[in-house]
Amino acid sequence: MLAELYEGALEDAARRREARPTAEVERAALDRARALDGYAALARTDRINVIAEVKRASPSRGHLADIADPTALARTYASAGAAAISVLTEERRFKGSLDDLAAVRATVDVPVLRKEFIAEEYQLLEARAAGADLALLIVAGLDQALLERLARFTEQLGMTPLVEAHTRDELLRGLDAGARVLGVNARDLTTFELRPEIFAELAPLYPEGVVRVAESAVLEPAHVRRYVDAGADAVLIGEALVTNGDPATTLESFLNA
Ligand SMILES: O=P(O)(O)OC[C@@H](O)[C@@H](O)c1c[nH]c2ccccc12
Repeated sequence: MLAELYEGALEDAARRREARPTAEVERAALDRARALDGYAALARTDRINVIAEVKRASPSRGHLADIADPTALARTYASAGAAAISVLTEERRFKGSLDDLAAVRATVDVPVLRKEFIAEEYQLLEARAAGADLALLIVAGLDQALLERLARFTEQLGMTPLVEAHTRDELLRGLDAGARVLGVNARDLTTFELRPEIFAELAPLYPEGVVRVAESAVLEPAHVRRYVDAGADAVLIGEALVTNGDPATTLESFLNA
């Protein structure tokens, strides 16, 4: 499944590149105001740093929410106290878009993450051109040389890579690639299985100074508490925020966990 997601994302990127060649996107990326500091936002120790996600659907859960106006949702997240906002831009299975990201960026003043299956520089240029401050790099989808190259390029563009691991080996590879913000995703993207305990298992491997992000599997405040007690600096939450009726109330309950 992961390979299929990357293939689709790269096909879609190739299609966009036909319309908007690399040089043009690069110019747009360099013309952007400097990216916001995603590391600083997620390293804060005076609160629970929630990365709130704009998520319409997923391959494992199917349709989640319509979200006609991602900017309204993003504004709600930001005013409820989200540290950052994640925007799915994958079109096929997650029903997102780069337009969603650009619109969110224009609406809020917290850092914005491009949530995508990124495997080439063009996608990072697009991310910055749309205003992303952080970009997701999934260790399981990239060989080490490519992971390192993309992490470096992300930083060169002024963005912060959020490097995602599912296993001990992947976490160590992420650290080797120089990740300063490193996530452990409780959902294994190859099997879609949820393993909420994996963050606590891997948290002791983080060196000082690397931001610990716990991703997925938060359905109630107790799950946020469990991640924070296990050492999470930040928690990435999608489904629960878009399916529980009022996102502001739900997010506030997580921030007060
Ligand atoms: O909806 P959840 O279980 O709260 O999960 C959010 C986020 O962690 C999840 O969307 C995610 C984490 N890593 C990913 C990589 C690609 C797509 C999606 C993801």
